[in-house]
Amino acid sequence: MVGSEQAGGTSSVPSEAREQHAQIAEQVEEHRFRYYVKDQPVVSDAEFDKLLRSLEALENEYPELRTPDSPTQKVAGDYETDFATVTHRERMLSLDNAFDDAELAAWAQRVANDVGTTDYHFLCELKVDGLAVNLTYEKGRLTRAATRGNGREGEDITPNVRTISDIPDRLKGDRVPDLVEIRGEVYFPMEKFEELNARRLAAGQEPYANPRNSASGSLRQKDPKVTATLPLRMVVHGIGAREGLEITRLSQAYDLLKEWGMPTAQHNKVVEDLEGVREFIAYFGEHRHSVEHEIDGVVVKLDEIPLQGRLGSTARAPRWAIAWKYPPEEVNTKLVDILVGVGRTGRVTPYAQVEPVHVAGSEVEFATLHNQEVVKAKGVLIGDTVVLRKAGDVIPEILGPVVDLRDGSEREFVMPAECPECGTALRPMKDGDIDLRCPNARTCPAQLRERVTYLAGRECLDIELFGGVVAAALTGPLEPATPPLVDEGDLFDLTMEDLLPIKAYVLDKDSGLPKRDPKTGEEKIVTVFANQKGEPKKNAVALLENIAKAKESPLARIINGLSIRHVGPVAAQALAQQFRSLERIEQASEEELANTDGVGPTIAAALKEWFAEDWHREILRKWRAAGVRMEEEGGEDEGPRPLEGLTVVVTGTLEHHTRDGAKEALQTRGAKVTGSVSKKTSFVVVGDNPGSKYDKAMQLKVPVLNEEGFAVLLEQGPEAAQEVALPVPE
Ligand SMILES: NC(=O)c1ccc[n+]([C@@H]2O[C@H](COP(=O)([O-])OP(=O)(O)OC[C@H]3O[C@@H](n4cnc5c(N)ncnc54)[C@H](O)[C@@H]3O)[C@@H](O)[C@H]2O)c1
Ligand SMILES: [Zn+2]
Repeated sequence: MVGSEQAGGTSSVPSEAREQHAQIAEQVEEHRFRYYVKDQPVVSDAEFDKLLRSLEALENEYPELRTPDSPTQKVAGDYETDFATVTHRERMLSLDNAFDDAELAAWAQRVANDVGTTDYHFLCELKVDGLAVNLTYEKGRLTRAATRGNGREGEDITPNVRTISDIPDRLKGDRVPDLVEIRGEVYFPMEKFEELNARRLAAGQEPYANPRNSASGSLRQKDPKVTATLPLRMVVHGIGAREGLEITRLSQAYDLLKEWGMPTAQHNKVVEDLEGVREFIAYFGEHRHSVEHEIDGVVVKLDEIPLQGRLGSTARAPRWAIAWKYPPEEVNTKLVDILVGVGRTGRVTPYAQVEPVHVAGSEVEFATLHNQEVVKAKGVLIGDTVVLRKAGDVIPEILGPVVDLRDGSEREFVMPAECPECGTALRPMKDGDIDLRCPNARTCPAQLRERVTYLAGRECLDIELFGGVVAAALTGPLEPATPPLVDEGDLFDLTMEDLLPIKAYVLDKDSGLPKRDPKTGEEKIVTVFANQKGEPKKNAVALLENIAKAKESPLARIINGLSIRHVGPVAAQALAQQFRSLERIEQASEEELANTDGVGPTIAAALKEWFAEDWHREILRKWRAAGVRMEEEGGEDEGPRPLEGLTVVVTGTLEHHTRDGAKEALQTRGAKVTGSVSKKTSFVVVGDNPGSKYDKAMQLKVPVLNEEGFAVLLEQGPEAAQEVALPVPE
């Protein structure tokens, strides 16, 4: 043993472990300071949690390191700030975390062991991602508001809290106690976040990295007048010291608080057992984004207040509660570059290339930035560390920069003046448009490639094997010099002779960028449709067959595939239904078009403009010559429309139909398909995981059809479908 490091000299902790512990503890403290006081953390919550966990792991191995002043043993927030210090009447604690089911079950087991009865309930709450406040009401009046601080003492933010409209100055009703501390979370609404950063930048202030930091920063303003201008909200999640108030269940306390006018949570649920807790966790794991505020987990509490007392608390957290953490949706990464892409209608959009990171179940390398104004509003610079968010199925986005990590090498993004693919000068379509466009619709390689990809895609001709990579090979190959497709016109005239000589870069499916040989760094090139002997690959043969099949596509899909501005699947369907042939659409007057249900003047003008271009009409001429059916079956006289006059909503996942397929089946039979349920809705068709539209239908007593009922509607009509509608619960 080397010397005596501690009184007694019996320390069994190796000095490396001791050093490591000290080092991590210091880092944790530093991060906490940045997070709680400066509102400018430099690492993501997940990274921070990992660091704290590694400290805990060390302490598990060497319990001697777990001294009372270790960061694992304290409520974080013991810092001097500009605010006066106030003492909470009852301590405000942190929460222990469960990151997996085993940890949750272990907690439930400890509760079962220690609570001394089998008669108890779990109260499940959402874990709001904001900052904790303690509100003291005396004789029903708000007398003090404070941050959590170190749990015993917090910052006095009374004037700031008074500006939050969710928080009443006076409790309503005549049953208010002499004294009560009400705890809750103040948060900043995600949808207002970008606006806030834009405002701060305009005022020469630094942008916030994410809404959580902006909630804390907004509330802890030295000047409460500033706080008053910010859209802060609050949700109640606890109760502290009280006088003249007898309560036995926390859930009942919330009911009282609600009566008094406090903003209580809308999604709390009392459950019987751990199974119920698991269901709650699973449900909100799925519906995380249908909640009014950001959540980062679920807090499970023992509902019986006397039993909470029996279990007690550690210095840091109550034993009667646990926080389940969902996988993080925010990570920090480096903004490598901001590139611009050109869409099928020529719209030029900047997007972010970031250092690849794993978030919400996938690897992310690109994030949308919408337009140059958005880049400015977010305040991000190329080279910044940024907070990247991927929420559910939504495309990843960049929230904001981590300003404290800047080293001066970052540079501002400049929107290019010319199209990155064809060099044409970019301009707005009309005065006042934010979006810039490449006006070279016909020969801009990007626009052609994107149009062809869309035309072949799922919503249009649905040509199997024909994706972005094939579209790129056909419109912009390395060889031959003249591509087989100079516009969409020759699509149906493609032959194997056209395909065989095509050489192209191997493109990455996700990024669309050429793949490189890992050794030489050179871009990989392939003969796309021919094998080594120069014979057609199997896929090439199939591709031509699939293209031929697409000549029979329904008219609406063909119209949609023309990439006419403002004409999407819905307008295309309306046009097909009304005019039943492309020729008649071309011949229709602008007025006739504008008067068509679901079309209107903007689309009518766009149609006229489109048909005025020679090369557009040439596309149609070539397609007609190639035998593409550009009429609806039945010609002049409309086919049978048994569902005429019905309005139908489709929601959830159907087994035998895609969402578009179901829509199409309804529309070709004359039904109108809409997105929201109202009293005028005739039927709501529900698949798996239907969500709120189903609830709405039940509420309004609109007949609901499952997939079998849907088949009945299509085959036998509305009366038969009424018979098989799902029962409405009373
Ligand atoms: N990125 C960083 O540098 C950094 C630094 C420090 C802390 N953090 C993050 O802060 C969090 C840790 O902070 P913590 O100690 O406040 O603990 P915590 O957030 O894990 O849990 C305690 C807090 O949860 C809040 N809460 C939200 N909903 C609640 C509900 N329904 N019931 C009860 N409480 C509810 C309360 O404010 C309470 O104080 C972690 O998410 C951590 O990653 C990040
Ligand atoms: Zn261009």
